[in-house]
Amino acid sequence: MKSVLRVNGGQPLVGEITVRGAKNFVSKAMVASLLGTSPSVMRNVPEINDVQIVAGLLQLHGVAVSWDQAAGVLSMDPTNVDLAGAGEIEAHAGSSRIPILLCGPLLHRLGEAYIPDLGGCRIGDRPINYHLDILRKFGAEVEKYTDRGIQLSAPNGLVGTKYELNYPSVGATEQLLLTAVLAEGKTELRNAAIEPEIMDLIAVLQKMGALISVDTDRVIRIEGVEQLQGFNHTALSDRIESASWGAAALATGGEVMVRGATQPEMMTFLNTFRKVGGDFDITDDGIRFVHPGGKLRSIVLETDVHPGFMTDWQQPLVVALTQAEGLSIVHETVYENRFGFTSALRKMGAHIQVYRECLGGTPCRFGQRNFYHSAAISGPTPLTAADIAVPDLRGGFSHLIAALTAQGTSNVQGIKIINRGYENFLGKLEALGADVEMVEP
Ligand SMILES: CC(=O)N[C@H]1[C@@H](OP(=O)(O)OP(=O)(O)OC[C@H]2O[C@@H](n3ccc(=O)[nH]c3=O)[C@H](O)[C@@H]2O)O[C@H](CO)[C@@H](O)[C@@H]1O
Ligand SMILES: C=C(OP(=O)(O)O)C(=O)O
Repeated sequence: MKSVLRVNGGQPLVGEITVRGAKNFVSKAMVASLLGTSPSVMRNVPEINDVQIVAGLLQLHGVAVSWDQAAGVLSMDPTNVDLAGAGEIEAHAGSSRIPILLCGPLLHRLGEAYIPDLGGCRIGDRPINYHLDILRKFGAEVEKYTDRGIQLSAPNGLVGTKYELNYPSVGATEQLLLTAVLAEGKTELRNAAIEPEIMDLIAVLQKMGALISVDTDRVIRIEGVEQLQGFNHTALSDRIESASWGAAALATGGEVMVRGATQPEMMTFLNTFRKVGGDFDITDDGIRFVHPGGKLRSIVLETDVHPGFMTDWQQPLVVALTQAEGLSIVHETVYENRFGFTSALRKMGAHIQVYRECLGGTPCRFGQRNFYHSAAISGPTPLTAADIAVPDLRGGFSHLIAALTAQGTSNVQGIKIINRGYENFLGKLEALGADVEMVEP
């Protein structure tokens, strides 16, 4: 089987591609469809594996799903929601992080829930203590917790609560929203995450009939309602995929028009892109990312929750920073272990050193805990081709960018992982003039 991507690098990426709905929104809105008493329709849905995985999970629970992949239209009818068999659930163990978000909706609909053990990128420990804490505060009980799955029940229903997150976790905020909207009474969340994908999920829930207010200082208030209907919604664009193509344009010295990319959700990325020396042009159709020629500049960067520089942009941008003049510092404050991908870049000639200290200014949660969560990148360094293996979704895309930047022929293994979040990335690479080919291992 042809499972290795052969990349003949050293050519700038030039051309146009289209980005559709956000992986980190579409999958959550699919879960929200479980809360409705009537069918939901979502548009601008990308053809990525995570959507396939969540569609499979919904179908296991009796949701009738139909997906016109070319049109990007996904219809979900939750009229006959039912419990799935344990064996079928466990077969999904390790597939994605979304199953934990099924808990609230399934507990509302069925009084019990069984979800598979979670997957997702291994970029840190990724505990689910906030999720379980929140569910318990609503009145749920954890019946069984094994390495195959988690079983919960809500014998007395779910009742609104007050909760304050220690850290503004995206998933935990979504957990609370998806549980509170149908819980009895009011819920208040403090220190909530306010990522654009969460705002779009709130928009979906409002369309369904929920009462949610987003107040200042990361406070979200929800008044539970008795019933929700289906929704009709067009997903917001994938700002991580757009930024990844922008970083690829910069690293390879090219010019990529990303149709569908939107400015408001990308302002922080665009500021950084400009500081590094990249140029961009924003139109009604998308954003054109340009390497304007000349030298790129080194920067000091910290990842953070929204509206900060998002952690998922970090890995692709680091490849571009290997081509910048001087010493760049990147402090990863969201995940404790998100620099594993840099070992392949070092193999290709990049000068990257990782540190346990909080470089760059703000002390973070990981400073005293021995995690290599800061990186110093000195450049510019020409990259040379190598045989590399994809470690995770964004790290994998970064490896691709590095292989495209490098002189010579690289062989990239494990590229299937990239399909989890990048729609038709091989087709897009070819459209941008990349010399790539799937070959036997
Ligand atoms: C499917 C999806 O949307 N994934 C995104 C989501 O992941 P996800 O929702 O998993 O990320 P979180 O925002 O929850 O994680 C942020 C931090 O909180 C910690 N934490 C989280 C939950 C918990 O119960 N306990 C705990 O300690 C995590 O270990 C991490 O250090 O937001 C991340 C931050 O923008 C993105 O990188 C991921 O792409
Ligand atoms: C970390 C990511 O995703 P997930 O939470 O699905 O692992 C990502 O999209 O970069």
